[in-house]
Amino acid sequence: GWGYEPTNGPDTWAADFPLANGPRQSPINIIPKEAHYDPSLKALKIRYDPSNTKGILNNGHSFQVDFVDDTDSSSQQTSTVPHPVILYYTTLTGGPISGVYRLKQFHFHWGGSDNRGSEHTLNGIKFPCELHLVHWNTKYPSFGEAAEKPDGLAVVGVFLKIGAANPRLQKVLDALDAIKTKGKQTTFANFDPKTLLPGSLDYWTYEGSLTTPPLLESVTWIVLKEPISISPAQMAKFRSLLFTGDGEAPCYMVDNYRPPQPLKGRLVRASFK
Ligand SMILES: NS(=O)(=O)c1cccc(NC(=O)NCCCCO)c1
Ligand SMILES: [Zn+2]
Repeated sequence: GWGYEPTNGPDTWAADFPLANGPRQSPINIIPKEAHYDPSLKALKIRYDPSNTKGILNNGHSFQVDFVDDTDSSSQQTSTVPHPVILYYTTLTGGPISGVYRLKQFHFHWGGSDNRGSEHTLNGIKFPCELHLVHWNTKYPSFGEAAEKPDGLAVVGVFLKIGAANPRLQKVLDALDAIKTKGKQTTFANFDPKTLLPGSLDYWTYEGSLTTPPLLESVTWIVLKEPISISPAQMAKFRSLLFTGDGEAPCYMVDNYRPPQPLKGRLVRASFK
């Protein structure tokens, strides 16, 4: 299957996923001076409370923290005791999107060393890591359906830069020991992903795609201008995960990022001057 090694990495994906050379691929290099300030862009409204974290999973490409995003009773009702399903979803509204988008999961992309790892770049600069908060448009019945629609998904991207240890990441980092290999998952409760966001919600936005196969062109990207911090020791923890499963020759989970793709005439708008 696809991955990030020389034999199955981003340069090989077009063979199985022809969208790889499509008109609205992600990530891109963001050149702030070439972005257009759009005063009609609204402020992002991110409402994560009380967050229904479901679990944390090593999916063999990254690790992701999953949220309850569906209403079907089987996933919420305990098998024996039915109870009223009162669910608050974690939602994204405002910004460049219309309607309500529901958080499904967040995950990261990172490098084997601090000079690379992010998917989006700023004036050609790579950050060591990038966080993606993945939301789907609730006008569609599910994430899978939404992922096939041009306005189906909205992903908030946050750059991470090397600095002081980020206490907000600690709970995520402490769970990584339990999901070292591909396919491992563990419970992860009551995590408010809003705590991972920087002080400013200023952003750039453009129409793009998933950055991994199937590379579907269904993402409104919202990339925050302000990075959050991560320390070298915390970065080392990310790099201790494995792409490989139990019993396979171990391969460290590093450099799980796709490089920037051609803009092909797209406009990048800024929510700030
Ligand atoms: N990296 S990203 O564009 O934010 C993104 C967001 C949501 C889904 C995906 N990619 C996928 O779900 N790919 C399907 C298989 C991935 C392994 O579980 C990528
Ligand atoms: Zn991603």
